[in-house]
Amino acid sequence: MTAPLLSVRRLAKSYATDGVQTHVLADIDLDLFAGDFVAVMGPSGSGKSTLLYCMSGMDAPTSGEVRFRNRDLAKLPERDIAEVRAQHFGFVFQQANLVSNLTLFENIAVPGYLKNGRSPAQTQKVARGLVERMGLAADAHHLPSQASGGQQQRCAVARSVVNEPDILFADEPTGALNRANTLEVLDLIGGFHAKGQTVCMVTHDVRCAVRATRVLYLEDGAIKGELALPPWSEAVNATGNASPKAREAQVNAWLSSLAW
Ligand SMILES: Nc1ncnc2c1ncn2[C@@H]1O[C@H](COP(=O)(O)OP(=O)(O)OP(=O)(O)O)[C@@H](O)[C@H]1O
Repeated sequence: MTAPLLSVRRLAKSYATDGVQTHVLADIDLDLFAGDFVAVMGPSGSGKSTLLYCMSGMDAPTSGEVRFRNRDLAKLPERDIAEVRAQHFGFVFQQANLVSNLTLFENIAVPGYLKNGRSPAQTQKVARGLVERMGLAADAHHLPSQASGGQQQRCAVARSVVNEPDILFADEPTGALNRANTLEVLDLIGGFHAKGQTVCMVTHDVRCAVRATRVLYLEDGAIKGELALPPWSEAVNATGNASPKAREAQVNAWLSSLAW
């Protein structure tokens, strides 16, 4: 059997605020395999973002293991975790958080210079390719303040993959976008997945979750269910009842069965 890219075992996370202990995640077991597109759903406050942050080494679990390529992130010194994040993980958040005094092109290219084993010229080539793919070619010389919200988020998606990460972590990547921009960003992330990118995305939106191949339902800090879906491309191309609408209905029915 194929080894997981990332594996979570007995993960727990709690916070102490004003002397009060809040248990956010308890006893989470999860394997992420190369090529997976995992959507994490669940009510507000159920611990979705906390799980994503612990899985991606942005936050440390209180107990348990997060193994990336069989290295326990919790046991690595911060310098090595930073290296794993920079070389192997990509991140997209609800807000684009672009560097305001860099152009869109520079926002994409600059983090790319950190990639090991790649020359600046190669990085610029990758960044130019992403600019084209994101539909940003005409605006790549603009500052973020001169770009629309949708353009900024497409730039953030490009930045997240400039280092060709093993795993793309996305926390509500379309949460601040209108419908048209949401679909564009989903198509871009879905396009990367179709080419083999592993994705782990937190979302409230069923339109986003239907792009995944695995939908997890988190409640009160525990995984309450998982729905497996065939790749999105099959749902789009197939005739009969495997249409995107049918898929949304399937995910909605599954969520209803879990009292969503
Ligand atoms: N740094 C922190 N200190 C204290 N409590 C925290 C911290 N971060 C998160 N929490 C608490 O952990 C719980 C889960 O938060 P989290 O953001 O993971 O939930 P979520 O499912 O992503 O919620 P939402 O859908 O609203 O974004 C919440 O009760 C939150 O208040």
